[in-house]
Amino acid sequence: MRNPPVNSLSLEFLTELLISLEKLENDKTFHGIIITSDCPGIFSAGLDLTEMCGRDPEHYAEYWKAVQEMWLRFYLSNLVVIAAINGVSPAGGCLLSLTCDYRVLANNPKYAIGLNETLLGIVAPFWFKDTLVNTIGHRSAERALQLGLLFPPAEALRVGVVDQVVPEDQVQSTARLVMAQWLDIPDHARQLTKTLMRKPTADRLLTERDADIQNFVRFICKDSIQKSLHAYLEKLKQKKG
Ligand SMILES: CC/C=C\C/C=C\C/C=C\C/C=C/C(=O)SCCNC(=O)CCNC(=O)[C@H](O)C(C)(C)COP(=O)(O)OP(=O)(O)OC[C@H]1O[C@@H](n2cnc3c(N)ncnc32)[C@H](O)[C@@H]1OP(=O)(O)O
Repeated sequence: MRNPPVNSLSLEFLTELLISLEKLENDKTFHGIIITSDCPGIFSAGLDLTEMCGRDPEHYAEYWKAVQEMWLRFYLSNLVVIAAINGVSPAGGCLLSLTCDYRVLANNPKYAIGLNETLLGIVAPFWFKDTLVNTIGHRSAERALQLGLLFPPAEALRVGVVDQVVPEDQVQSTARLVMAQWLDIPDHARQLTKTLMRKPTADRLLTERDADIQNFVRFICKDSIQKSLHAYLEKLKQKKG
């Protein structure tokens, strides 16, 4: 991913990601992809706050549809998808990595990962929650979501948010080794098993997709939510000054 400075998942970047995924899926010489970051120290800052702040309802609806699409397409991809997480990964950045089949995280205490939405005064939607529950179990997910926990590497490994923590200079090579292991499995059996495991979760969003967009638009348009997001963005900007 190369969307400096922080790989935020803007509408434009999400569209590019989806086009790239589609191209790779349509090229039958590709069997797997490794998602990693070109922004030093940052895997992805998550959803782009500027897409959710100070815009009109039509824009929010279009943006949310793209976020849903990203989740659905990566979560259900027939390719082996591995995240080589070489930086901090809050909220939507964590969600993107949770759509992958395997997560390798660099062992740097700054590289925290988690669904921290509550800290911003927003609520992780049910399909964010379902993805986390499927990964770390109900009790750990409940605690992590309510407290908006961002796990440093050792904790992330202990709770199961990531599958492996390795020295920073070994993230890419480890992801490639893991890819080789996953590609050794007969593709059709692996793909069908992935579908078996993930389809019920994806189906829930597919059947409630429009209602979920409406909920998001209603929620994000609230004055109180706009105020918190605006204040949060300002705080990020002032950090420098
Ligand atoms: C009932 C429920 C119904 C419906 C559901 C409703 C709502 C749920 C909606 C959404 C779920 C939300 C998911 C998300 O992903 S929200 C985003 C969460 N992300 C974060 O909290 C991370 C914020 N960023 C940071 O903490 C730091 O930037 C970071 C640690 C990533 C990097 O720090 P660094 O010091 O290296 O850079 P900065 O100086 O902080 O940032 C540079 C630059 O980038 C801008 N920035 C940062 N993050 C974002 C972002 N997520 N979106 C947009 N822009 C971002 C930052 O403001 C700086 O800008 P500038 O000053 O102009 O250079």
